[in-house]
Amino acid sequence: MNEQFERIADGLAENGYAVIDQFLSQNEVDDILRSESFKNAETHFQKAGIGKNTGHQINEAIRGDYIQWLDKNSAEPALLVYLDRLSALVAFLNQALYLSLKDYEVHMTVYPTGSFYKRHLDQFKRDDHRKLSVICYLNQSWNDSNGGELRMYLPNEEKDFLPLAGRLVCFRSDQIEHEVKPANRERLSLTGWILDQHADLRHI
Ligand SMILES: O=C(O)CCC(=O)C(=O)O
Ligand SMILES: [Fe+2]
Repeated sequence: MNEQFERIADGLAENGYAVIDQFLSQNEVDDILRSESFKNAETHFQKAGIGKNTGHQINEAIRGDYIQWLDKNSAEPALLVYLDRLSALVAFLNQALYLSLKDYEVHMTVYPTGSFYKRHLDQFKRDDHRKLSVICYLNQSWNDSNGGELRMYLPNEEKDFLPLAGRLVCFRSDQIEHEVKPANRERLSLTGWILDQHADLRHI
């Protein structure tokens, strides 16, 4: 585990991003997919919006995903496994990179077939507390022909990553523009941000 955390810290320090396979094991992904929380995701999750608070709006032309925020106090065990690992990652990054990250927020995400999220930056203009974006994918037997890549716009190149089960992508929320390409099947993930403030202060 520590070796994965080290690779994340190194990637962030050197390139502003890191991609780690098997951050969640096959069994851990299976347990999450079987959880009550993920049942009927497409019908139970809410349409995701863009912007924050009063600037919040729904815009199909920009993003087409459905989300449900996770609450650490009531999350099912399968999801707590992931949240606890993120807590350990936060502690590790603070030590390794001398950061003062405080907390994280995570939502479960489903992109229905054909939906996408156009090129954007995750940090809000009026709220710069999102420091690192962390996404873990939950899609078994995904291959090139399914599409749904995360495309990162790096200074000198563009890089595409498939949303493979167990893969974690972590990048600087203030620097790396990215987009989600449409897929020909439903695309599931856990999408989160590591914050420099406590998550429970964010909506008051
Ligand atoms: O699912 C992904 O690959 C990226 C999602 C994303 O960019 C976001 O929710 O802000
Ligand atoms: Fe994003």
